Amino acid sequence: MISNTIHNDLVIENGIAFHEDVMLDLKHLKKVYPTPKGDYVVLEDLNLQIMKEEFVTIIGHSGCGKTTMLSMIAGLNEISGGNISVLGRHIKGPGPDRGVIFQAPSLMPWMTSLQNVMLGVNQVFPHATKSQRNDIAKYYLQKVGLEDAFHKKASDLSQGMQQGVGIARAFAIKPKVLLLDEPFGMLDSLTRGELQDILIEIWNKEKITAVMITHDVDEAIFLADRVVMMTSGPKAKIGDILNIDFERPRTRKSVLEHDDYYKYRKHLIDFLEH
Ligand SMILES: Nc1ncnc2c1ncn2[C@@H]1O[C@H](COP(=O)(O)OP(=O)(O)OP(=O)(O)O)[C@@H](O)[C@H]1O
Repeated sequence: MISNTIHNDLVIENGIAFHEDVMLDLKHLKKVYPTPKGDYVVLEDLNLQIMKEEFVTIIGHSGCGKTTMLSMIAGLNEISGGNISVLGRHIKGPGPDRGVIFQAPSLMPWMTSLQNVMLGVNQVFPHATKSQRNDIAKYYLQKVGLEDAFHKKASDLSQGMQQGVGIARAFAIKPKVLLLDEPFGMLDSLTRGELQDILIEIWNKEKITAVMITHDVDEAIFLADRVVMMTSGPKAKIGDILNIDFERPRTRKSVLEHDDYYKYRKHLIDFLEH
């Protein structure tokens, strides 16, 4: 049976119907930055659909426009052409349906971990009681292994712990889409691995959609259902998409030992080298 909801969310374009399984839809997206030498067209005619509960990683050469695309999805960067919709609705700016995790966690350094997470929770759940909001913030801090650091000032935490607070803060506002811009780029490989595992565990439990930029091909494969490859700018667009068919839950060992691993890796590296 087709429910009314599906009917309402049905979009017909060029005779093709898209329904509510599509979480994010980027259509003919364009971004132009004005520069002293004239307009610089970073993205042009970029089209991408991301499904509900999908984990998509984005790779591409430095400067091709990955952050530009992500910040436009976040509603933090104006769209020059085309449109972006979340569950069929065009975005008009930032909103609690999209959580963002940046490379640097940008916490309030004088506030504790708990206070930092509470900042977002208070905004998104103003009608919950103080104790309910506290519980939400503590739950996610605990999920990232920071149960002993609720009352530690952000400036006293290691980089990995600070990024953990950033992850807790993003999940605590219960977004539909999580946008991650190289969140582990500044971390050592051990901490990086730990936070990747935590991220996947919470993502899997919360059933949200994740879009993550990374420069690390192995990270891109390990985390993703699909790896999206962007062409080099100017006028960057989606160059190729690789489906990663490994079962979940995944372990690094099982991924590395899988027959397809080197095939996937080669595909991505070939794309980046040409
Ligand atoms: N506000 C701006 N004004 C003018 N040009 C900009 C602006 N922001 C970014 N750019 C340029 O747009 C291009 C894309 O930048 P962007 O940061 O989106 O790329 P990226 O793929 O995320 O790069 P990296 O992988 O190095 O983080 C670059 O050439 C950059 O210099």
